Amino acid sequence: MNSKPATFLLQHLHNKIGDARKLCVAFSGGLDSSVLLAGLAELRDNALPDIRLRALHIHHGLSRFADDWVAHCQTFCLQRDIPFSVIKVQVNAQDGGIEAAARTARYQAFSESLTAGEVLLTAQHLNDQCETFMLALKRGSGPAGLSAMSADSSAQGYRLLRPLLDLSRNQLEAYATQHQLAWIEDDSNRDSRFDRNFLRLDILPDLYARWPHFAQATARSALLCAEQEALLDELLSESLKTLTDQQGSLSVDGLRHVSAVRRSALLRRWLGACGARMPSREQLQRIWDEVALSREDAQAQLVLGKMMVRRFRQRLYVLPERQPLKDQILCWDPAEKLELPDGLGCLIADHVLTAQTADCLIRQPRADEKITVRFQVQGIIEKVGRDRARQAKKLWSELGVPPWERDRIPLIYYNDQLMAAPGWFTTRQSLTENNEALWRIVWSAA
Ligand SMILES: Nc1ncnc2c1ncn2[C@@H]1O[C@H](COP(=O)(O)OP(=O)(O)OP(=O)(O)O)[C@@H](O)[C@H]1O
Repeated sequence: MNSKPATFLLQHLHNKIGDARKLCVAFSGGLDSSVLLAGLAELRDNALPDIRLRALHIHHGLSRFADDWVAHCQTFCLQRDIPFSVIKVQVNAQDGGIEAAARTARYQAFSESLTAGEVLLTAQHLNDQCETFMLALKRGSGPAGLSAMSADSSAQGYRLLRPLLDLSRNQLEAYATQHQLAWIEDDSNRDSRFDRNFLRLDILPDLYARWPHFAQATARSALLCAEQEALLDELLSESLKTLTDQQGSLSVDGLRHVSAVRRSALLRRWLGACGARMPSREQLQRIWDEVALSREDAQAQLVLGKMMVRRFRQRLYVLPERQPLKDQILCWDPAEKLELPDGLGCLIADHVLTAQTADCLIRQPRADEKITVRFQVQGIIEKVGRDRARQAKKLWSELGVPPWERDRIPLIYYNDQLMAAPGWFTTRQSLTENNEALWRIVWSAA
């Protein structure tokens, strides 16, 4: 092999990373990420000394060889003076299959490990892109799914580059051979029960043999789909902004008077922006028919992965799916601060209480009991009447609390009156002074 592939690869990497300089390579130890990492180290050593390069390996704990892979990756990095770290993750295989669960755990670990301004680089190549496209085709995806992988994207607060996306596996192999790279062959890659492996091992070789440019052709189709999607994003962004409020809910009325195709495109973009999984065509129709257009008093909802779509007062909401808590009493040791759930803030006692008062928090205070409590969160403390159920209903309605939130917001008894814990809604009256009282915190039963 001559020196062409190496020079070509370095030039290619140089172009693809642009002005990114803090680089974290997702390093599995396989051929692709080994070429990426070795190529970037070469670039750093010969052309771009200001590159700050590191490698991150995720230990999924799924293969009996996992520890050997870590050792291999460590040596690989040591030889090239690349800082190396490993993160062990728990893979929950019930979460949509082992492949998907490993991927979720991996990307979670990446996002937690990246530092400010650091760019993540993964090593997918042209043949991976072709497989991703074919898998989307098999699922019956629309243009968004058929766009396959993007070479440069941003999600969850970091930038992800895939600099090898338009190079073939053969080109990477040529570099690896020339540089005598050693890499890991994951035994699970030979298992055709996995859809991607089935395509890679049993189907695509015939297509590549018949049509040598098949991978490039599918990658071009993917790019064209991505361009169409980007154009639609641009054209719909103004409307979407108008229909969405500060809490991120979407106006049902605003969607009634637009064409069905426009409505679907708007709904998809809104769901995407809320971090929900992309719905199928049928699910999207159900969101409109069964949730958006449901009777005013109906409590319709549609579950999408770990999220659900609900309607309240002519607006659609995307919410994390969660278990309602009924009539739960939060126990508070006033020597500690009490973290209210769902990010509502915390309660802090001004001074440490005696044991006698500390354990009496789930009943009304005796007349002679006095403690000082400082309420640390900004928000409303709304006073209502004495009958708890009626009060709660009135309170929720006045505050515009959707039904699904009602059993989530702590109610607080203060001076024998019921209040909603602050934080969830906008401030009407914030309690900033110290109050003498004993606090009892309960979850209301909706
Ligand atoms: N164990 C790992 N540790 C660090 N990075 C990894 C690991 N496994 C995979 N990667 C990174 O992810 C890239 C894609 O890997 P692979 O094709 O196996 O995953 P996938 O799930 O099929 O793809 P994707 O992550 O794009 O969904 C690799 O090139 C590598 O950069």
